[in-house]
Amino acid sequence: LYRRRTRRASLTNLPGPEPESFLLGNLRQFYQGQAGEADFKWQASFGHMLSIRGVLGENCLFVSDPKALQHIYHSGYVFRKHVIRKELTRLVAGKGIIWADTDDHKRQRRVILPAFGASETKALLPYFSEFAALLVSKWKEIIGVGSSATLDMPSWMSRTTLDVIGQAAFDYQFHALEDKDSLLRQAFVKVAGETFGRPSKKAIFIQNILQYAPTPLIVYLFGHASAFEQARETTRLAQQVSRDLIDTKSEAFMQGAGGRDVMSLLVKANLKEKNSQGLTDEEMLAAMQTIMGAGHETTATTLTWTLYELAKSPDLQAKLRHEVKDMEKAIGGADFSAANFESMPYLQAVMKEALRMHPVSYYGLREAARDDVIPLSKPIMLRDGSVVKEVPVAKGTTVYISIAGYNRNEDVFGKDVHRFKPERWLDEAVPRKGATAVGVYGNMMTFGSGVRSCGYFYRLLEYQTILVQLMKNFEFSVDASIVNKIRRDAALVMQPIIEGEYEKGPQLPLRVSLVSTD
Ligand code: HEM
Repeated sequence: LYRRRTRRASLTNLPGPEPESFLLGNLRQFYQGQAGEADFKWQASFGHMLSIRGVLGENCLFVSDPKALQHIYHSGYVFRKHVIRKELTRLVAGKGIIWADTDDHKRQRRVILPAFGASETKALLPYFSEFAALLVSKWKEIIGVGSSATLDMPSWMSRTTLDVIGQAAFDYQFHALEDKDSLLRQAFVKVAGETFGRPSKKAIFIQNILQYAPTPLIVYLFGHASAFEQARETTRLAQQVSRDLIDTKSEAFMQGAGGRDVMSLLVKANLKEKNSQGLTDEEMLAAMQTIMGAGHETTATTLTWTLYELAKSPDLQAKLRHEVKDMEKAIGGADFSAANFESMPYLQAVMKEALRMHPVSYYGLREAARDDVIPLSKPIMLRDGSVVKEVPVAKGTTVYISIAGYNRNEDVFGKDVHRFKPERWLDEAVPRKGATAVGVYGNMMTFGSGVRSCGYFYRLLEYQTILVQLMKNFEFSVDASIVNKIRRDAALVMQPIIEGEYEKGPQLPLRVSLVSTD
């Protein structure tokens, strides 16, 4: 412990906030505040490369500098997943692609990612449209003619995207929109908040001090601690559904048959690989669990935040609806294609702005697998007054990646970064020419970067299909009293909650009315 702590001494000279205590350093501010809250404050005071304190005075890097991020994410596995983050992901997604590192990770990615390619995803568009249309008809039933209703967005969006992922990935009907709400969806809804949201000081200390323990002990403790019971229950339910699916479809799977669904493509890809290069049964189960979990709450939450921003800005909403209506006329009322979406600049700008402002996965946690030197976009002044253009890090250094913070870096995204302003993507030519290439989409970090980045094409097409259907049919508004109470809950993923109603889980009620037909 002493050796690990002193090896990180090079960071003490970096600018950064004073620790609140020796035991917790700055971690209470980071883990107990809203998502991005500490990041924005620290960046305003200390810039984009700083040092914060972890437990027992540990020096950690806190990064939102573009060049530093590019280096970290494009150095293969030099900045590997931090042991604590890795073992937490094992709890909710098994020993799958999100957990694996180096060669195991490469192998799993080679089998899984092709199933989410552009042409594979385009074949799934009819499913996206089908469930978007079902959502519209459900809301029309509730609203009735000429009136409006207050609807809770996280619940509706997550039921829609769960139905989509069921059909698109597994050729399986969850019937979540049909009110046959499953135990599995309820578990998915609860898992982030109950497992990771609002940790007590004691929980922050224990989770972080465990990095010094041997991995088998961490695995044992995470596997038995009562705080993680909801995560274990979600895993049990997801694995049960996955096993049932494998049983009922195994015949077709074994013959490499099946439909256009992601799982069939994945099984076919797996059969093609030589034995040692394919997925084991355990990894296949983990892949299903990952796709089920990562595959619906993320997109649902992004849609929720988008609708919230549009509800707060009726003029932006009207502009988007205008573009949607024009396109609808231009294609004679046919279903929108991927090419139609791509030729709608305001839709693209709204989508990018929502992804920039509200990255569901708002931070990453990595550790240096060896000593390294991280380059910076701009020189920084150290506490002793010297100026440096790079920062040496020792093996074992904990690195906080501020995704929320990088997405609001003015050098990359222009002025007013804390404002929802889709126009920046149109008029201000953001991201700036010559900006360091960091993220895979719009140069944002929302989908990560490098060897672990998210295959985003599927997410964007599903998102656009649902958003366009909703804009065509409904107008959204939000009560001022709600706006004041909405919080971006920091629960490993960023969820909307209402202040004072934390125990109810994610909520964001919007007033929904039918679009006038004039
Ligand atoms: C708006 C929606 C989404 C966002 C913002 C998002 C964000 C991310 C981010 C930031 C990462 C990188 C994590 C890291 O660096 O360790 C990631 C990885 C991943 N995402 Fe997504 N995601 C979204 C939707 C989805 C969907 C719909 C699926 C599946 C259907 C999915 C599957 C995955 C997988 C499998 C990985 C792991 C890749 C790897 O480790 O190689 N994501 N996602």
